[in-house]
Amino acid sequence: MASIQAIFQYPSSSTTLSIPSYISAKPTITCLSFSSSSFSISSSLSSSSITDRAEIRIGLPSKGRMASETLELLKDCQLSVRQVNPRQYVAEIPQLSNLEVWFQRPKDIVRKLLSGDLDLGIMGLDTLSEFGQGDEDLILVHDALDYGDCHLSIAIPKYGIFENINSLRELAQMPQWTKEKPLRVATSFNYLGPKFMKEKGFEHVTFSTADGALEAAPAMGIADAIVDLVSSGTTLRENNLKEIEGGIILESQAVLVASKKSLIQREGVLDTTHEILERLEAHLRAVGQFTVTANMRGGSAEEVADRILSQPSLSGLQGPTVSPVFCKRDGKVTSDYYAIVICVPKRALYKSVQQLRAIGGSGVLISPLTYIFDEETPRWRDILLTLGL
Ligand SMILES: Nc1ncnc2c1ncn2[C@@H]1O[C@H](COP(=O)(O)OP(=O)(O)OP(=O)(O)O)[C@@H](O)[C@H]1O
Ligand SMILES: O=P(O)(O)OC[C@H]1O[C@H](OP(=O)(O)OP(=O)(O)O)[C@H](O)[C@@H]1O
Ligand SMILES: [Mg+2]
Repeated sequence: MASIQAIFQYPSSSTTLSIPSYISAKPTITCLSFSSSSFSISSSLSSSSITDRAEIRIGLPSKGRMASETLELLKDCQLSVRQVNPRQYVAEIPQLSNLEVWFQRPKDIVRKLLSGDLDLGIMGLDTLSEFGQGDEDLILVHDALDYGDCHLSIAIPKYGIFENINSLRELAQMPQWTKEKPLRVATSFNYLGPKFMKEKGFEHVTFSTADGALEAAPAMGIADAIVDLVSSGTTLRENNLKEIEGGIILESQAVLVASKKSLIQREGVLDTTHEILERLEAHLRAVGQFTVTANMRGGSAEEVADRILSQPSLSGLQGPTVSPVFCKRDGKVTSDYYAIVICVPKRALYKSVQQLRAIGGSGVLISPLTYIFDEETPRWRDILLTLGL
């Protein structure tokens, strides 16, 4: 089967750093397009004219560690993706009419947002930053979807000449790096890696590229350092590599991105994006919280509220809800008890229960929260501002 491989090459004439001038420039991604009788090469994917289609398209990771968690998150937001067959690359979200789901590799989602073939997409911030290269057409709709956590970092061997090197500054100051013998860095982050090293003042650096198992490069003698993603740190440890102070290039997690052109020009994209954002925020806000209900004896609702608010872990999202519990005594309707409802962060649950008991709470019930819809989200206001709407 034919395969197309991308090769990134730095100017071959120079061995010394050689951070190419295009690093800070706009991406120029070469695109091969085929028809039955010919193929042509267009110089850039970021032409991004709004193509003539009626459907809105969202790109989701087709495989790898982001794929299943993306589907789970959407399901938790009542936006289940209906996929007839796992090998089929197009699907739908019945809750959102006129939306097509396209399964793609994360980097291709970024490319297709830039080319106008997708309107929305989910990927890691690392992939967005590497392949989007700061393009203004890419609007970060939600920057913290709470999965896919990792960071992009420089790592060096624990042994040999690096044994006592523990910071980026020390690495940069090593006398070993010269014009003739620069620091050799292996990475698949061919944009972010060189950009970072340039910003940090490294003078003598060269980069080589590889797509996987980068951690082997130093031991094989191919590179002195690597720039790669780290989450648990196991792969680095198992390969005798270490991170160094100041060496983190980017903290990453899953994000939702939209094309600015689509938001402005394609009918329905703005509304669909707003709905997806609202559902995501409502779910993600709720994930960390429990609803706590309890009964409490008291003279009045105010007096009970006062007691609750005197406890630091019981103030809830917007203060407690306190409602009288009515009963009939001697033919008269009275309320000696009050039902209280508060939301508490999961991590503060046990402390909250203790504090409730301390002020006379009984019959404490805990239930998970599904959604918290607040007022219009700051994220949405920021997007409208960016779009000038
Ligand atoms: N330990 C990790 N290593 C790599 N990526 C991680 C890690 N933890 C979270 N991620 C996130 O997962 C994303 C996708 O990683 P994954 O390796 O599954 O796919 P890929 O790199 O696009 O595919 P492939 O490895 O086949 O080229 C990364 O861009 C990153 O945002
Ligand atoms: O800190 P850790 O939890 O050990 O994870 C980091 C490793 O995971 C990723 O590789 P991946 O599994 O995607 O394999 P690949 O190199 O073939 O992409 C990444 O490139 C690191 O090698
Ligand atoms: Mg990978």
